[in-house]
Amino acid sequence: MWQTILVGDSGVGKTSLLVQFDQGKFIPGSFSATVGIGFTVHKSNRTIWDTAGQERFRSVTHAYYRDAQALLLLYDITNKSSFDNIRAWLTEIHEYAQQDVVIMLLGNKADMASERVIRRDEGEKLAREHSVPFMETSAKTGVNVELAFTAVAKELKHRAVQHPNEPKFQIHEYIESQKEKSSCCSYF
Ligand SMILES: Nc1nc2c(ncn2[C@@H]2O[C@H](COP(=O)(O)OP(=O)(O)OP(=O)(O)O)[C@@H](O)[C@H]2O)c(=O)[nH]1
Repeated sequence: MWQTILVGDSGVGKTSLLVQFDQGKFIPGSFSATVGIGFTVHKSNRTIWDTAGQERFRSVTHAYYRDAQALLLLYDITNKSSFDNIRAWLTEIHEYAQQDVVIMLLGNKADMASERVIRRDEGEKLAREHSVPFMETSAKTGVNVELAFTAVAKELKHRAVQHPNEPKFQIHEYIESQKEKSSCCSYF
């Protein structure tokens, strides 16, 4: 059983992303901050946990880091401080999570083009600095949501069944080939 958790500042869209992935819908204006550990989704051999972004619940969420094989780390492209805090989140992840945890950086709310304050290349640069895959998502329109979860699942699966002579699964290449190109230009 794989465990994936969603982390990032309060309000970046973790709950919304998980609802979109699980139910294929977006409930607008329904912001109620998650308390501790939020709802969980069980899909085939995976459990995905939503966590609270608020500082006061940090000790609760740390306890879940240890058991997670994958972490989706979100910021909000319309909120600079959520982006600036990514470095602190990564420090925390390296402190509490397993050493070989799969981390994916997501710039969420990509549909909010007119309110964007973080360019896509800034997200890409930060991801490169930390050697983690990156994509922009929208929990509202669903852009790249399925892909974010699928790419992580594939990486975990390949790690588990990797044969010595097989070429290694390249998560970056997979993402690049699968990214929703049709929506790229209006959003990104
Ligand atoms: N336009 C737009 N709004 C979004 C998107 N994702 C989330 N929102 C909105 O942003 C607000 C916060 O979303 P949540 O999913 O509750 O955020 P969270 O990260 O789970 O917050 P905490 O539970 O406090 O950690 C809500 O009003 C959502 O409707 C998105 O992709 N696009």
